[in-house]
Amino acid sequence: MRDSNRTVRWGILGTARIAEKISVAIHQAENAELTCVASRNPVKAADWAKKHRVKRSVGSYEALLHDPEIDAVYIPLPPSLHGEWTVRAAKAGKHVLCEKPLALNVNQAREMRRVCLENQVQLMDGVMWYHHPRAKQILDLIRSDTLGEHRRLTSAFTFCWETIPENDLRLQRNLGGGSLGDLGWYCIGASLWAFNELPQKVFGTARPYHDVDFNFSGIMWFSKDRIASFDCGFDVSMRKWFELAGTKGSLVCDDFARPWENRKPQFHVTDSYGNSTKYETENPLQETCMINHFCKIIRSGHLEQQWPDLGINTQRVLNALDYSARTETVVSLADFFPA
Ligand SMILES: NC(=O)C1=CN([C@@H]2O[C@H](COP(=O)(O)OP(=O)(O)OC[C@H]3O[C@@H](n4cnc5c(N)ncnc54)[C@H](OP(=O)(O)O)[C@@H]3O)[C@@H](O)[C@H]2O)C=CC1
Ligand SMILES: O=C1CO[C@H](CO)[C@@H](O)[C@@H]1O
Repeated sequence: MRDSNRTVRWGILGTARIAEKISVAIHQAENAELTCVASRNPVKAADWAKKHRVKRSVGSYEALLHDPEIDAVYIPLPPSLHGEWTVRAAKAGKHVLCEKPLALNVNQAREMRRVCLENQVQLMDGVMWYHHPRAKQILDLIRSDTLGEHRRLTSAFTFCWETIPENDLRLQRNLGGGSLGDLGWYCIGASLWAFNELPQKVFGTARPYHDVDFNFSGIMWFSKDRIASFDCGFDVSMRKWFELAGTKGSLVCDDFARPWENRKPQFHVTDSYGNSTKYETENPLQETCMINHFCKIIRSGHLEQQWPDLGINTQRVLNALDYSARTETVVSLADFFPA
């Protein structure tokens, strides 16, 4: 039933670290309720529910999907489980906000989209910055003529572990780990978002750690002489920026993936003569912006296909880059993953 004010009831699958931030966002969001958390361990689920003010808890993910009160689930499980639990949630009639990387491969991501559409539920990946008001401000500017013709998008998302956490999912290939999926997902997504199309070909190179990539550098060739390049990894200090350079000027956002906490979100545009303009935006929690947006979609009754489409395109480019790094070849998107 469509009702512009109705409360959207959320369930969370797994007591992941990132779920703590999302629990805060659901509590902050308009007309949203954090109804249930599920863990493989019922005691862990109950403790987590108490700590994060969740109405109830259950000792299995399946049990949460049977809860008729739940409208939407947030899936912050290891990437290897995203496909299975998205499909099961969609078949149970739940809208799905699934963490990135969306899937392990393009076919799996496409199947997730297909089942969600068939069951008329929204699918979206958990990239928060797209929903922050700054993203709209940047997009308006780059769709205007301010930067001239776009030429280069350069981005980075890195952080540095002091001690390598051997058990972290990011370092487990069987859980879908690796820096490209964990951090490169944001850089690829930003490139597709800004250029509004898929690259024609890509090249990637990685430094392996056991059987995952510890860092990754990629280059993507787009139409109209546009190139995007990025680096990501677990061995360089925190960087989360992009620059979009055009014939008339360049735009730099030095914290696109998650705003620095010690100042207002901002970005700069500099022209060829060194004149720089600083743009500042309001500062809501980007997690809350994403939850509010997702709830609005549910209340409206109109699914937004642009989100699963962006997720699948990001997955296509990611898998092509990964293949390129493994084979040391330039990979054409059309040959590798026909649309
Ligand atoms: N959008 C963003 O800003 C961020 C996104 N992420 C993404 O969120 C997801 C989770 O990351 P993170 O919070 O670091 O994950 P954690 O390792 O903290 O948590 C993952 C959870 O998954 C559940 N789980 C189920 N099966 C397994 C398994 N075989 N091994 C390990 N855990 C399992 C566990 O819950 P339980 O034991 O309760 O069942 C566990 O708590 C990833 O996809 C990651 O990329 C992460 C950080 C930020
Ligand atoms: O998605 C993510 C956002 O940022 C983190 C780093 O701070 C990542 O490790 C994480 O998986």
